Amino acid sequence: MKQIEQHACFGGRQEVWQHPSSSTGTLMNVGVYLPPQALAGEKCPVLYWLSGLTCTEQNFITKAGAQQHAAHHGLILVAPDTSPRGKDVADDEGYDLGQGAGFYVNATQAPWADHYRMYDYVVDELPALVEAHFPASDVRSILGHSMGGHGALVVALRNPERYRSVSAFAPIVAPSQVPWGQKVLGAYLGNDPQAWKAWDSVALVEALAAGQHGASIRPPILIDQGGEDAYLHEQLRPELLEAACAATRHPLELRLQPGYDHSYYFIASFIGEHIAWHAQALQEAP
Ligand SMILES: N[C@@H](CCC(=O)N[C@@H](CS)C(=O)NCC(=O)O)C(=O)O
Repeated sequence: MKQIEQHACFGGRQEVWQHPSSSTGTLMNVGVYLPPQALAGEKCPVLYWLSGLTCTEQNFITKAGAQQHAAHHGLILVAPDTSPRGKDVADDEGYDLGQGAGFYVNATQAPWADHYRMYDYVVDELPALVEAHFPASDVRSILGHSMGGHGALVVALRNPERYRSVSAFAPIVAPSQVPWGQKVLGAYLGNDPQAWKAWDSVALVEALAAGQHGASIRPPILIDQGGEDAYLHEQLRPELLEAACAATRHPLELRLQPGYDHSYYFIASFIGEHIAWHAQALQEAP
């Protein structure tokens, strides 16, 4: 692990680290915010943030204004890059495929399968690294934005025993049914839509209710969606998740926020409420 940035922030420290990843076979950057409680030697719970299309680890740490809330609640914030990167890593001209658009899946198709293993990275490698190198407990929650909202939902729904709570801003909830998802899942996983189901939150909520993962825990979901988001009706379609959760009685709070768009101004407006909501789940006795 090599530290590449360090800034005092709200009594804690915003850091950026770079490390070789065994999941992606590349160097990965990750933002880590240590609250004052962690600097004082306390083991703190960890909230993982997954960013959207075109983002690196920088967007969230510089634009969301999350650090003050993490400092208040004593949470570590971990925000990784959104894909493997490098001149030897496959890429595409489109902003919505390849570098900056890992979609938090494990790719099975050439030329992507060599490095695009962001699911393994986020679920296994990153928590192990964080819990070994920082004053972090193994109590975790996860949230994200857009493609990262999709990632957070998929990760929590597939591993309900590993995350206390999951929330999202403007998530892609049904990639199998929208253009962004169909393009990318087709490329990373091949053209059989059956293979996409394990990466689709609507399908996963239904599978969880049918007991297909052998898990009885159903992580509560909080979603904020801007009413003026340009991607709302074509790519995000939160009503599909709302219907799946209603049909299966999965706990979901979906809040439509009139006037807000898809940007980090929207995220900054509600990040404090999301962090407070996660803090409650993270600080409950197990
Ligand atoms: N049309 C946009 C799509 C990308 C986009 O809206 N990305 C969102 C996540 S899906 C984002 O967070 N962008 C970076 C930022 O606002 O800092 C582009 O070409 O850049």
